[in-house]
Amino acid sequence: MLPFPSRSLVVSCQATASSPLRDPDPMARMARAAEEGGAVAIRANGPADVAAIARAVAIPIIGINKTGDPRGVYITPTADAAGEVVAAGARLVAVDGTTRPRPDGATLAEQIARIHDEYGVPVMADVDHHEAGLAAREAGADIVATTLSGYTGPGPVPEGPDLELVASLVAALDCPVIAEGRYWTPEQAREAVEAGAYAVVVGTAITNPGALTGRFRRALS
Ligand SMILES: CC(=O)N[C@H](C=O)[C@@H](O)[C@H](O)[C@H](O)COP(=O)(O)O
Repeated sequence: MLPFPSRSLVVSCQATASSPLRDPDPMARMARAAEEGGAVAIRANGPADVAAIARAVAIPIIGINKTGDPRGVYITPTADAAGEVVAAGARLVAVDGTTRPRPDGATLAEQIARIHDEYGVPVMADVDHHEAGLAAREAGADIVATTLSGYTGPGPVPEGPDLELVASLVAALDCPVIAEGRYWTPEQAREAVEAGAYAVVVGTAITNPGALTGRFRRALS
């Protein structure tokens, strides 16, 4: 059902508003480099980046559309936001799959149903907890991803990935589980597929040279 094989790598090509790489062309070049390196799909944010990347690569794009307040539901918070990235060339859409209230008052099930009916693409639910993963699947998600683990609580964001959440979702769900969030090393990515993840999405560790530079700098101070 997914347009890429299991045990494979998806590369997230995103840049924040303040990044020198914040432009569709650098993101498209990143995506081409990732494709050359063997990525099976690209995760990308916003219609402009998705359109540029779709022109640059042959592999499918998981589109997201970050809108609104990053402290709340902001990864593709509405069906309309999903439609914009599908129109730009995304073959799948990832949406916030947490149980937090959505900005337009829709339920996750309503959002997913509209995406299926109106745009005809599979939906990946980015969740933060085990229960949210179960609820997202119940709500119709085709894929569940661990993307938001560590980002919705009051505490600091952990350093490493949430492999326990990968394993618990794999054990409980009848759909592909994608590991995403703070995968820094190939070993961690392999652990995720060994825990049953269908694929691993890596962003910062491959496509964010500013963050990588900071990591090395901090290690030296
Ligand atoms: C929490 C949130 O907003 N995550 C975003 C989701 O698209 C991106 O900022 C991440 O870079 C992406 O999930 C990949 O993760 P990492 O960059 O850790 O490999």
